[in-house]
Amino acid sequence: MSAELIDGRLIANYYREQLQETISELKSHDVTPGLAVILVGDNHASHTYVRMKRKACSKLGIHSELYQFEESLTQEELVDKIEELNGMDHIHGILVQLPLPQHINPITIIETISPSKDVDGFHPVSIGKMVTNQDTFYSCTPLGIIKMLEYEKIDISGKHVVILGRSNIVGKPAGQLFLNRDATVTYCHSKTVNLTDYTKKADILVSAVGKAKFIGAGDIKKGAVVIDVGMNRDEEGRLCGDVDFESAREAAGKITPVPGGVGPMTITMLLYNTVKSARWQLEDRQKR
Ligand SMILES: Nc1nc2c(c(=O)[nH]1)N[C@@H](CN(C=O)c1ccc(C(=O)N[C@@H](CCC(=O)O)C(=O)O)cc1)CN2
Ligand SMILES: [Mg+2]
Repeated sequence: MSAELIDGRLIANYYREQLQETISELKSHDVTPGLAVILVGDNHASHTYVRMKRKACSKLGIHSELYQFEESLTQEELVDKIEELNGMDHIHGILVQLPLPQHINPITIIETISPSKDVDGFHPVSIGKMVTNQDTFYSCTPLGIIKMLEYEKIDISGKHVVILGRSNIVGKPAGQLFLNRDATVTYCHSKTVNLTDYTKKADILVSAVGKAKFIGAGDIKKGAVVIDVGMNRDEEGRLCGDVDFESAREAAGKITPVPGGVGPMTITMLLYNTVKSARWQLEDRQKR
C-alpha cells in the first residue's frame, strides 16, 4: 500500500483563489485588508517565513507593512509599537513573528495585541472563544489542517485524533478544533509512556513534535490520515517533517509531505484571518 498525497500547495491555492473574491468585494467598499508584520532579531527561518507571508499578501492584494527591529529592542518599545498599530484603522491584523528574543515575554506581547486584530489567534480572548466554540480567529496551522481535511472530504466526527505535541500555537489549539468537530482527541507529548500504543490507534495522526523522522510505518494504523507539522533538518541538512515519509506512506492512507503540506496552509490561514478581520470591521461600520 502507498498512501495518497495530500498536496498542501494545491489546496492552499484553492483557498487563496476563494479569498480573492472576498478581497474584491471588500475593495468595492473601499476596504483593503491590511496586515502589520513585526519581526524582531535575526532568526533566519523567521525572516524566510515573514518574506513568504508578505509575498502571499502582495499576490492577493492585501496591504502589508513590515516593522523590523534589532534583537536589542526592549519589551516596552515593542508594546508601544503594538499599541500604536491597535489604533490604526487601515491595519486589520497584527502579527508578531515567533520566536521572540529571550528578554521579551511572548505572553505580554500577545496580550497587547487587540483581540480584534489577533490574526494569529494566540490572544487569550481568541483561545477562550475557540474553547467555547464561538467564531473567532483560530490559530493558522490548526485551522489550515482542518481546511485541508475539509478539502479532502475526510470526516472528522467520531474519529480518533491523536495529537503529538502540546504547544500553544499548534498542538493544543489543533486538538480543540478537532474536539469542536466531534472528534475523540488524545494528546501525547514528551512524557507520554508507550507512545506507539496511542499513535497506532489514531484514525488521524497529527505530529507536531519537532523531531526529524520520528514517526514511521510501525507507529501508524493501516489507512490512517497522517498530518506532519514538523519543520526539521535531516542529517544532510534538508528540510523534513516529524514523519519518515518513505516509511510512513506504506501504512498511511493519506499523508502530507514536508515541504508542501501544512506550511502553505499556515500562510493561507493568516491571509484568511486578515480578510475576516477586515470584513468584520466593515460589517461593524455598516451597523453603526
Ligand atoms: N506569529 C507566528 N509565528 C510562528 C508561526 C505562526 O503561525 N505565527 N508558525 C511557525 C512558522 N511559520 C509561520 O510563521 C511557518 C513555517 C513554515 C511555513 C512553510 O510554508 N514552510 C514551507 C517550507 C519553507 C522552507 O522551505 O523553509 C513548507 O512547509 O512547504 C509557513 C509558516 C512558527 N512561528
Ligand atoms: Mg522569549
